Amino acid sequence: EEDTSAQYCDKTTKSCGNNDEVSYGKKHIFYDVNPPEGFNLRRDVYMRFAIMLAEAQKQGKDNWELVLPPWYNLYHWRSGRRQPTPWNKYFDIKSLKSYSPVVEMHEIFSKTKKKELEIDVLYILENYEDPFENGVFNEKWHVKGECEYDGLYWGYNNVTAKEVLCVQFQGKASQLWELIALHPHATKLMFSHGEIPLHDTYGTKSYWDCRKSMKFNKNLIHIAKDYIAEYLKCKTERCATYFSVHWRRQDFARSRGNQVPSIAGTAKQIRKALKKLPDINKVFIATDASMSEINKLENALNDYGYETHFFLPSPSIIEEYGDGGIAIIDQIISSHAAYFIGTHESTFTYRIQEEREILGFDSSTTFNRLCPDTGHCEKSTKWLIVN
Ligand SMILES: C[C@@H]1O[C@H](OP(=O)(O)OP(=O)(O)OC[C@H]2O[C@@H](n3cnc4c(=O)[nH]c(N)nc43)[C@H](O)[C@@H]2O)[C@@H](O)[C@H](O)[C@@H]1O
Repeated sequence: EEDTSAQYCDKTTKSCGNNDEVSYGKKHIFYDVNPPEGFNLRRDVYMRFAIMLAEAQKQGKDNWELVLPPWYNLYHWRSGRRQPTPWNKYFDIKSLKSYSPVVEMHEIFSKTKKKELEIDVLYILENYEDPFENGVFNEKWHVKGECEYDGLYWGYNNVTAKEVLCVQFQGKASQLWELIALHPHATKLMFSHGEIPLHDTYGTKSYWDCRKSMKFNKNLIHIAKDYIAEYLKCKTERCATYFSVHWRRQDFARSRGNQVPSIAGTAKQIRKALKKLPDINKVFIATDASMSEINKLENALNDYGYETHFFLPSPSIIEEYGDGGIAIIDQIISSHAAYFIGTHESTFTYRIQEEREILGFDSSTTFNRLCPDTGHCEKSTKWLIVN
């Protein structure tokens, strides 16, 4: 007898079922990232996977979706939210979906109506001990065999894996399809250490198309724009009223002391750059510095006669968005400034530079860096937009 509530029937076995997983009909790729990696490197890892899926879709692989790995337990995020956080807290999911077939983790649970998730195959990626065997970097992979996963499944305790394989891997993200092909019947595959596969092509049109789709959550944009209008007196996309700096401290100041300037050195460099912009006297500082460092820099800049601004979140913003949201607000405010100086080799700075490329600023106002007090200072690499 036909079950009318069933969502699909099978002709051969003459059985009908409510297996939502089958009716949903998609195959899913999950990934996680090495726990100590920060937010802005993770955004880059996302792009490698999103481009991999978008390119495959163009070639007819249209039943695959990338599951957005919830944000959980990030090393640098100590205040606010502690639960696994979905991507819509920080990004505009509709915009991400316009570029690549992505879904939130909670969508998987709601669409399949399951309380538990079992991954068919989990590949734990590892680097080769010597990436340059005989002096050459070849793309390659090697399945070492079964092993144990000691990760956190993004903070969920209802996720497990049927089969866990350790795989040495070096090369581009698209090469992961070769691993996926080893298990043609698997519908849920996961890659642990998603930071190991590289971009297929860095800085190309696909890269920028994907990057442009990474729009922020609208509420965060509103908060940043209200702040810019109120304190930095600008209501346009490319502001002429203020100067911005990404002043990375914390672990950078501790372990890269010879690459980052002292507080007095930072103030001097800001003054030097501002001398060339006589119409601007407002400075916005995005930073992870401690309050005492912030006060010292503010005093030094005030002594030079500049009006100095820092975004200080209200407790309700901290509660709602946590450190990740505040970091994004700082990035948005920095992106719209007439002129920007960043921190050398910080992915936080790189993402601001990309945003400014998208906004159409002249690159001379973007690819500038704070130099160490020694004055020894390589120029910033310019990653210009490709439309
Ligand atoms: C040394 C390396 O540094 C890498 O950091 P790097 O590229 O700067 O870039 P992120 O990984 O984004 O920086 C780490 C975190 O520090 C906070 N942070 C840094 N700068 C700011 C800022 O201006 N404003 C606010 N609100 N928060 C900031 C923020 O929580 C961010 O997610 C790390 O990803 C690596 O794991 C490693 O630690």
